[in-house]
Amino acid sequence: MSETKTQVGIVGATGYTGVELLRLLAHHPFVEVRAVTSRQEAGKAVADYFPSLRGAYDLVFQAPDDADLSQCDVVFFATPNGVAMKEAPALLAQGIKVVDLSADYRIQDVATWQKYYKMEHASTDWISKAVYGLSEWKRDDIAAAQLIANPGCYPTCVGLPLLALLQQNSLKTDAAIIADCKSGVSGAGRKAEIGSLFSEAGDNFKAYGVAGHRHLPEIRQTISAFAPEIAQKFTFVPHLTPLIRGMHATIYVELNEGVDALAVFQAAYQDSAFVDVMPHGSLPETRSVRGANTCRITAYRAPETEANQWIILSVIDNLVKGAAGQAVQNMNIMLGLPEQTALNGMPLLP
Ligand SMILES: NC(=O)C1=CN([C@@H]2O[C@H](COP(=O)(O)OP(=O)(O)OC[C@H]3O[C@@H](n4cnc5c(N)ncnc54)[C@H](OP(=O)(O)O)[C@@H]3O)[C@@H](O)[C@H]2O)C=CC1
Ligand SMILES: CC(=O)N[C@@H](CCC(=O)OP(=O)(O)O)C(=O)O
Repeated sequence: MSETKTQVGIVGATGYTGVELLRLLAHHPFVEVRAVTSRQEAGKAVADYFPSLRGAYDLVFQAPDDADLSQCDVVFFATPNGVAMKEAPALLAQGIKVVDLSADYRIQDVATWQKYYKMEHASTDWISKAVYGLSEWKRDDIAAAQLIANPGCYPTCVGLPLLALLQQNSLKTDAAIIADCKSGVSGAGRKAEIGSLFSEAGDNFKAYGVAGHRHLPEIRQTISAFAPEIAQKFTFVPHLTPLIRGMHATIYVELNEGVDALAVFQAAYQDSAFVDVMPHGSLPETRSVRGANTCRITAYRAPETEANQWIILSVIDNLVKGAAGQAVQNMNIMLGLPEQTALNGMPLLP
């Protein structure tokens, strides 16, 4: 074991975002994964459990209480909501940096969090210290943070284009903002659930969370940071598609007179390696980002409308830019490393 490398732990390493962290970190030149937890697979070798990682790791899953997390410099929580809020504070008290992929520290208003997550928050004092890690918009805060609240997948896919428009005051304040979003089934995690069965989710398409998805207050909070008066104008409907990975957002907005959404995106993201603004007439596809830490966006002026209405298209891989990739990007920024370290893998086609 090299002492010069940053020592990393992953709590919940058998889940979809956990194994994605392992895949991405396998070739990280400045990081060594030292501890991986699973309650159900404790004692099993990573390489036996995930043959895709054979040759990359000589590690065994441990029960969270037995794992060497105190010896780590950075710990990722790739666990269901409600775990990090109980387990992270002890690590934070030891000075360890934490990147939480769950929603435990994303919402600043505790009452709103408790309403949407239907549980009592166990470490409210850490909420205000957490930095919401939409990487492209918080680089300085992330660099100085000890605790990162890694954004949800829909809030990343929708937030990246919207924030560019918000920063430029481009959105009309009296118009609705509507995000029509689709996710692959891996967004629901690896736990056994009837809705995720092949014969339920395959060859099927449906909306869900229409009455109020957990990501609604998260996206509204992002909007509020720039324009509280229009946060309540935002609504979104997620849909489940028979994809494994991938997320697509179609966002309908009305912009102030004369604003060109594509020009705003190009200016906002010209120096961001992971946001690709595609030229006019392009159609971002989920498979063009599969396995990559990239968000591809473009915009169309809505045809034959009088007002300055625009249709924005945004795609990510929910497990990469929507979760583990952005988490590694945030870790790189926290550690003062080049943001792209270990994240330059190309998308998988077909
Ligand atoms: N899937 C996605 O696309 C995205 C997921 N997220 C968020 O990331 C987090 C992880 O998601 P995902 O990987 O999909 O989830 P999974 O259900 O696939 O994996 C959860 C992991 O956590 C472990 N775990 C479960 N309960 C506990 C517990 N009480 N204490 C310690 N470990 C536990 C599980 O292993 P074991 O039970 O063996 O301990 C497993 O390794 C979630 O909060 C999710 O909302 C965020 C963005 C996108
Ligand atoms: C397809 C699917 O079920 N997707 C998940 C999104 C997962 C996620 O990012 O949720 P957290 O905010 O809890 O981390 C969902 O809609 O609940």
